[in-house]
This record gives sequence, C-alpha cells and structure tokens, in this order.
Amino acid sequence: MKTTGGTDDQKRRAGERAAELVSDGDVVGLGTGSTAAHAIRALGQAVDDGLDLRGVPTSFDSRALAREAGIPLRSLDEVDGVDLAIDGADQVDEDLQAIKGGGAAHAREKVVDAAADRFVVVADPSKVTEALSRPVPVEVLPDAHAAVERDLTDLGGEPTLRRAERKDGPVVTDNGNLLFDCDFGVVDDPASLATGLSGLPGVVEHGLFVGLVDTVYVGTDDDVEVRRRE
Ligand SMILES: O=C[C@H](O)[C@H](O)[C@H](O)COP(=O)(O)O
Repeated sequence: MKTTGGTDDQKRRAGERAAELVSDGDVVGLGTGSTAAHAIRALGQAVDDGLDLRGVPTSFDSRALAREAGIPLRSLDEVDGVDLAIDGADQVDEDLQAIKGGGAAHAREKVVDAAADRFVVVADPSKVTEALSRPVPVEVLPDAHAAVERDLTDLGGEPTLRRAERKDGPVVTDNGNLLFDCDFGVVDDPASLATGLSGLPGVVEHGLFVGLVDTVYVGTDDDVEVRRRE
C-alpha cells in the first residue's frame, strides 16, 4: 500500500537536502521507501567524495541500496548511538505526527528513528495534511492475527490484512510477521491511539510516530520547505 502522490523530483529534492545535514563521523539511520532512497544515494555519493559515516539500515531494501551505494553499514547494536535518521513517511500532520509503514518497514524504522538524536522526515507535498487519516499499519505476530483483528475492531478500527501483490497470501514483513492496515478515519488523538495499539498483545509495532519527528523536509517543484517541531 504505497503512496504515489508526489513526483520523483520532489522526493529527490527533499532526500538530497536532508543528506546535506550529515557531518563527518556521523552514524546515520537510513530510512526506507522511494524518498529516503534519494537520501541514501546522495550519502553514497558523499562517501565517494570522502565523507566518513556509518549507516544503520531500517529494512532489507535500505540495506541493499546502501551497500550498492558504498555506505559502510552497522547494525543498531554495533553503534553507541545514532546522530541523525532520515526517513520517509506516508502522512505527516501539522504537529509533525506521522503515519509510516506503507512499505511494511515501520517496526525497524521506529527503533532506528527513535534512537536518533535528530529524526528528519523527507516527503513530497502530498504527504502533508492537516490531520492523520490514512489506515495505520499494524505489524502482528502471525499466531496472534485473529485475536489482534478483533482487538483492533474493538478499538474502533477497520483492519484489513495486507495481501501480497505478486504471491497468493499475505505480506510477510522483514521480521516474519503479518500486517493489518487499520482504518480509524481521521485520528483525533494520535497519542492515545498509539498507546492503545501498543497495549494490544500480539502487536509488534504500529505505524503511528508520535513525538518522534524533529523536522520535515518537504520537496516542492523548485525548493525544499522545512517544518520544525515546536
Ligand atoms: O514502510 C515504509 C516506510 O515507512 C516509508 O518510509 C514510507 O512508506 C514512505 O515511503 P515513500 O517515500 O516511498 O512514499
């Protein structure tokens, strides 16, 4: 369930500008998705040009892309901390609360993004909305999926098991789990919904990112708009 509203140029502008934030010696969280990919490629170029950095990937795909780009990689337990994480989002509201997980990567993304001293979201204008309203991705242990489906409905959501496009059956995450996209309509109180989702037995991680994003770089047709959390 990928979003395709923005143009690749807008995404590239955001990703490349965010990559400029990286300083020599930094440990950088490498996000997942088509916008973060532009940052990864720009960082690969910077490494070629002599910048010293280590990347912590957030998914199978971001690891593969970073390797191809020549970025030295570490896992989260091999570093003392993360200076900066650059990651995409499916939706960001005016308070910089976000929904992630359109590519099913939000569990690892949240661990890395939350560990960062500074977390920058890169996005195109189609991602920025007044309130959060997209279905929230919820990764679940396979054995718990029926129970979690009931719990999500009790929480007021309409869960849909995400199905694979080119295989019969469900999407299996990089962690070997299943995924619901749970429609809550407009999310009036993302913090309280996040607490509710985190409390459900069998839920590995959900895609609501509340109080984590420091800055959003929105790539436009000719510039990058920067939004900071107040
Ligand atoms: O699971 C995927 C991630 O949360 C992505 O960062 C998110 O889906 C945004 O991806 P894109 O930049 O391709 O729209």
